[in-house]
Amino acid sequence: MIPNEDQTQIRDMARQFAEERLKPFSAEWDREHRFPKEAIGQMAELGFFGMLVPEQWGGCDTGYLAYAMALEEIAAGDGACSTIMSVHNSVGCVPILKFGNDDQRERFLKPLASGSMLGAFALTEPQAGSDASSLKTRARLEGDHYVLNGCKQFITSGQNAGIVIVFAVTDPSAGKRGISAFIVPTDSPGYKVARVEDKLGQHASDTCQILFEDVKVPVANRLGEEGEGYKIALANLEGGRVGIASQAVGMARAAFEAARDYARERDTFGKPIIEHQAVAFRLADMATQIAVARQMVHYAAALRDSGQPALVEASMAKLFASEMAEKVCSMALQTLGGYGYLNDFPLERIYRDVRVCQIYEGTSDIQRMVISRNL
Ligand SMILES: CC(C)(COP(=O)(O)OP(=O)(O)OC[C@H]1O[C@@H](n2cnc3c(N)ncnc32)[C@H](O)[C@@H]1OP(=O)(O)O)[C@@H](O)C(=O)NCCC(=O)NCCSC(=O)CCS(=O)O
Repeated sequence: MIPNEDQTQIRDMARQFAEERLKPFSAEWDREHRFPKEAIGQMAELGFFGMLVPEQWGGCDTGYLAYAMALEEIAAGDGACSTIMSVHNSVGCVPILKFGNDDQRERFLKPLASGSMLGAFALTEPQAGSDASSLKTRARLEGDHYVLNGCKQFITSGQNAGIVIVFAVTDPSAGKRGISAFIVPTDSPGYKVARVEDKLGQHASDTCQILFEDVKVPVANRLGEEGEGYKIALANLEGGRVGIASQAVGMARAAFEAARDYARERDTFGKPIIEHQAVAFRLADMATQIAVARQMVHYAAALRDSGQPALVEASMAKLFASEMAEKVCSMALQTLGGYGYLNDFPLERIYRDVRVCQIYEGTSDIQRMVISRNL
């Protein structure tokens, strides 16, 4: 895919922002497990939180390709910021845009698109991850509102979001068609962050276990019709997977660039290590793998922009990019030898941050399942 001038400009703006406002602070946020509030505010001002939302609803409507390109840059600056951005745009805003009504778009999408409020997506439960239709969270209709009870697991921004899109069972006898989606403000009584998970990487992005204890949700906050929830979840995960794949490419690129720059500086046996064929060839392989993954991501993004189905292409892009990224980060770390293992250099952090791309929004094996069903 060859990006046009507008898309290239957006990428360049994201690249400059990431170099200046993310990269220099990333190690500190990681060390202190600190949510990057200021950087998120700056990203909002630049329009990075409404990229898939039309101007009518407060967004800048750049389309998926520009979004994927910007997300790669943000991820190259800081993995955690790219996760917050990806979840917010792909599975926070888009479900309301596509399945919400104008009242919901006015009340929720506008603040989300401006970035004054973050969005989150709560499908996964402690006992329902890959097997996403086996949800236990219940939503009981009582007059003009539903009462939600249950537990959600691995929810990005669960502590910092203003609203969460929650999937819950409204009709236990109807299986997949008994699941409905709700927009739940996080200041609703009974919304509780039970745990902020301590994890391998992405320390600046909160990953939460959320409890819903008799949370009253007005019928006006139901997204789509009763029973449409599972379809809404899967349809939006398709776009989410383009976002995660873009992140993986961005983190792999950051690791590659750190390794390349080190290889130019570091001398062994009387010359820079980049002049040793073993290192040069390894860097060539890394650059090639990244370029292939990027093309897959851009193709899936362009399909979405043209309104065509991208189910398989999004799964292929996520599968390939996330597995490629771990390998590239490992090769990059190896290039620095012992220094790659120290936290004086960014490689060990990027290596930790990138691992989850093979897990969240559908594991690698879930992507293989989606692809193999469509062979
Ligand atoms: C493993 C699965 C792919 C299995 O899916 P199912 O077999 O249970 O689903 P289907 O019967 O195929 O589909 C159900 C229904 O939805 C429609 N559908 C499916 N995909 C799409 C799509 N891309 N666009 C539109 N519609 C779609 C399909 O046609 C069916 O409709 P009908 O019934 O025919 O009318 C699936 O379970 C799966 O993907 N599992 C992984 C779940 C996952 O990724 N979880 C992570 C969630 S992320 C989270 O919760 C928080 C983390 S974060 O902060 O990001």
